[in-house]
Amino acid sequence: MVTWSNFDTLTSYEELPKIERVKLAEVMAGENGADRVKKYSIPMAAGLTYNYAAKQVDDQVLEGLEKLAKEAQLADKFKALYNGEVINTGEKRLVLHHLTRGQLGDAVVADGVDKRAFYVEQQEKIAEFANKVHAGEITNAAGEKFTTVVQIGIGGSDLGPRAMYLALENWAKKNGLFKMEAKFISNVDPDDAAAVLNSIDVAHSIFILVSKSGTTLETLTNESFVKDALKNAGLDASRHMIAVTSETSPLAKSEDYLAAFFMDDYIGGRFSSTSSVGGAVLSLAFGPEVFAQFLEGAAEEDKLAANENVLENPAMVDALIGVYERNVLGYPATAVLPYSQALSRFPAHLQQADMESNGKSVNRFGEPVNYPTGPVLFGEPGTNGQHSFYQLLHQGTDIVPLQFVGFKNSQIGTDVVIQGSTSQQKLCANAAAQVVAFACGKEDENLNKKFDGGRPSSIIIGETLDPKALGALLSHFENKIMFQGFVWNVNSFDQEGVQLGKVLAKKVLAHETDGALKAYSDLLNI
Ligand SMILES: O=P(O)(O)OC[C@H]1O[C@H](O)[C@H](O)[C@@H](O)[C@@H]1O
Repeated sequence: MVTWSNFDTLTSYEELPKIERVKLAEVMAGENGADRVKKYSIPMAAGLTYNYAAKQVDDQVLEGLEKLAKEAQLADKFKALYNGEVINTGEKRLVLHHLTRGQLGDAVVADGVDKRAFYVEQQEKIAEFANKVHAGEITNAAGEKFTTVVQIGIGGSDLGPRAMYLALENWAKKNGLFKMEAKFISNVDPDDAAAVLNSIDVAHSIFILVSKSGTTLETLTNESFVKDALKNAGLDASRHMIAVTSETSPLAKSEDYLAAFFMDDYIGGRFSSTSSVGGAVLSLAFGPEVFAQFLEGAAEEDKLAANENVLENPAMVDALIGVYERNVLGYPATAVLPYSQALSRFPAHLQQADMESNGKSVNRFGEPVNYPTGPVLFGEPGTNGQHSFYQLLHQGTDIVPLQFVGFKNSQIGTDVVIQGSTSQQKLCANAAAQVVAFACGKEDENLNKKFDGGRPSSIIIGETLDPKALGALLSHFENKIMFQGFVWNVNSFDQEGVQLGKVLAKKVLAHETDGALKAYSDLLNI
């Protein structure tokens, strides 16, 4: 049995601030720094490595964090989660996204259904459908092949799948596995749908309507937008649209779609990339085998997250260090900095995954908590970010812990040697340089040119960003978020904070406003 207690009631939490703080600039200097780089490293799945040498930890801090992990029962709570306990207390739901990619524990039967079997069945149905589309067995009314797939969805029904698609697009092209171009419509801004529709040949496009609830205003609006465009082009919308939704949603029974694939309420939108939500678009774009490899990478990483030996569990160590930074060192934010252009939307996906999960002020029982929870998360790929916001990261008044990601090889492989190095080497050189620059800093008599250092970072390093590595990377961050939620004793799996704005927007549209809401409505000419 696990016990859910507030973080500040734990003895191990009380003890943490008493541990001497690690002076990063000192410990990372010279050969000691080199030793740390070797020592503070944990193997991940798919050839990835999590290195936390440049974090403000030493063996003493780690020991304190290990105690915290044990006292907060992180491994047992994960076990309870994957064995089907009602972990999402706010919505009284199980949390089963791990089951979309593997079975870590017991069979989970809910609503009379074996859930692993259900997810596998959906994946198989998608694979069959995608193969038929690729083979020209499912075509448009004129019997011509579909060449483009457009996903219509928002939040979790957009960010993860879009980030994953972009992450693998060039890899798939390079490896002869690119089947269909994918586009995404998410925003209710009419310019989003209009611009995407203007950029494609609708007659040869298949649209995936993705909404777990089947009630999201933006998505339903964009569905009508697209249906209108299909109609105007003289096409039968039902031959161009498929749906991904939950079986209980209003969309599930509709005749308007060529096919429908399902997820369920036990998979949060932001954790749905490995369900049919990501499965449909990724299988159509790259083929079902690529999607299966992506799932395999995530499943392997999930196994590592289930390891009870804290220091061998990369997601748990990452989570614990994040808690130490937030609650002991007092850092308010964290930045995700992938040195990989393919991961351009990965930080945006993690923004939702992390901030919607752990941006909470009440615990899992709805009582206020007295300690900071989830940090603000942002990020951009390097080296672009270096020429943008790194100034604040290096010399600003706040310390922002950083999460670098880098790969030894590029995806496409085309490169050029300029001044004795390839572009890929320049990219990686910058990643290494930044970790050390942030940690060690630089003395200068001119304070404007002085770098204090002491700015912590970790780095995940891989060979090449391929489907397995991507799955492992995704799982790592999902599990990190989950463990942090466990420590903070919040429910990471609901998102009540998004509701109020929706309710007020409805009032504005119904002209039921007064006061400030009316004034702003008038300003915006609604
Ligand atoms: O998939 P849907 O039900 O359309 O939901 C789409 C998104 O909208 C909601 O407002 C939530 O904030 C997100 O967690 C969710 O992913």
